[in-house]
Amino acid sequence: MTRCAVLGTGSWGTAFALVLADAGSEVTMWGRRAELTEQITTEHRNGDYLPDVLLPESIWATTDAAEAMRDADVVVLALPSQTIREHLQRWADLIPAQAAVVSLMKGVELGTTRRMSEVIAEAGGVEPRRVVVVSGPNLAPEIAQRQPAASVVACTDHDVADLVAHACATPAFRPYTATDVVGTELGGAVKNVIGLAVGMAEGMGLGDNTKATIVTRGLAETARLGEALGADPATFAGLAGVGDLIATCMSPLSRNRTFGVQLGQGRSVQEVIAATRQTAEGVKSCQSILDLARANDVDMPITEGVVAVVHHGLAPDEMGRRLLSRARKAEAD
Ligand SMILES: NC(=O)C1=CN([C@@H]2O[C@H](COP(=O)(O)OP(=O)(O)OC[C@H]3O[C@@H](n4cnc5c(N)ncnc54)[C@H](O)[C@@H]3O)[C@@H](O)[C@H]2O)C=CC1
Ligand SMILES: O=C(CO)COP(=O)(O)O
Repeated sequence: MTRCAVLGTGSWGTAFALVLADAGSEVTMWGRRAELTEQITTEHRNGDYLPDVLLPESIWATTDAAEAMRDADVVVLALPSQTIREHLQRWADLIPAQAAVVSLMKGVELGTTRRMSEVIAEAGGVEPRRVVVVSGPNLAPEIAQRQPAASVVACTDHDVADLVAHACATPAFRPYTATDVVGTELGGAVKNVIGLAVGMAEGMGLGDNTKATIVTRGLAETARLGEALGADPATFAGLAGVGDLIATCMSPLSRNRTFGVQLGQGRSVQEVIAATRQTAEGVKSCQSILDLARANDVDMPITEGVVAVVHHGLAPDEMGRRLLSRARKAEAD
């Protein structure tokens, strides 16, 4: 039996813990708040993030990270991206030497422009061949209801990817292995930014042509960045690319899209942040993704527009005007 530690008791950490338990893995969760870890252990519920879901009884949770990670074969990180470095600096010595370390996170670090797998290797002292990325169209509430879905489990070492895929394969959740960590990770991070832009269009009352255009051109700029960073272009045609982009940009369950809808309806960023309890990674990562693009001389106009709205107060309709008034060019350029 694979022993898994899931660090983070938010929506996706909890839903993924359920998947691991359904797959027959032994699961311990770590969370910051004792009331919540106790509720998970004794009531088999996470009232804060997935209140309607009954969790498998085998899952238990603790506030003690050392206890959660003891003898783990797989350590899963499910925290907001911008917090992960500080945690890993404290946890580096607690991660078992041979464990696979899985990132569920879809963000890029502000300041360093590091992808999460890079932060894990750097701050957690984990060999890159043991760092795994799980990413795909996986809206947590649907996964927790055991609706059929699939995802990509990427690691440079195929055997390590296979170990993690085995630990999370259930009749409802189908993991596909891959070795393109860079592409898998970028697909997940950039789709949040494109989801914000699609949400803005929705909030402004715009229709499906506009949204399909943002999705398609969003995929084009994601793939351009991926190519510059050495990703396999085929990854962006897969579950971690277009698959996740579609789920996020279509679904009212997406926090990033919902955040964008509220901006499109005229609320300020501060108002939306104040009303949002859950993580909308694109709000912070749009800046780090744009920084990464600029450092690699990659044009990402939609990401640039989202940064202008979210961080510099540009009105969403002005963002639309700016995008449409750019110099004409060939679609493939
Ligand atoms: N919710 C979803 O459907 C999916 C989310 N993801 C990604 O998974 C990652 C985690 O997201 P969710 O679980 O959805 O977020 P969430 O907002 O539901 O939960 C975040 C968790 O982190 C905790 N947290 C917040 N700040 C913290 C800090 N400074 N230190 C320690 N813990 C802190 C919160 O208390 C909560 O338990 C994100 O990168 C997200 O993009 C990926 C796929 C699906
Ligand atoms: O990553 C997700 C689905 O795959 C969840 O998207 P949000 O973070 O926008 O809710």
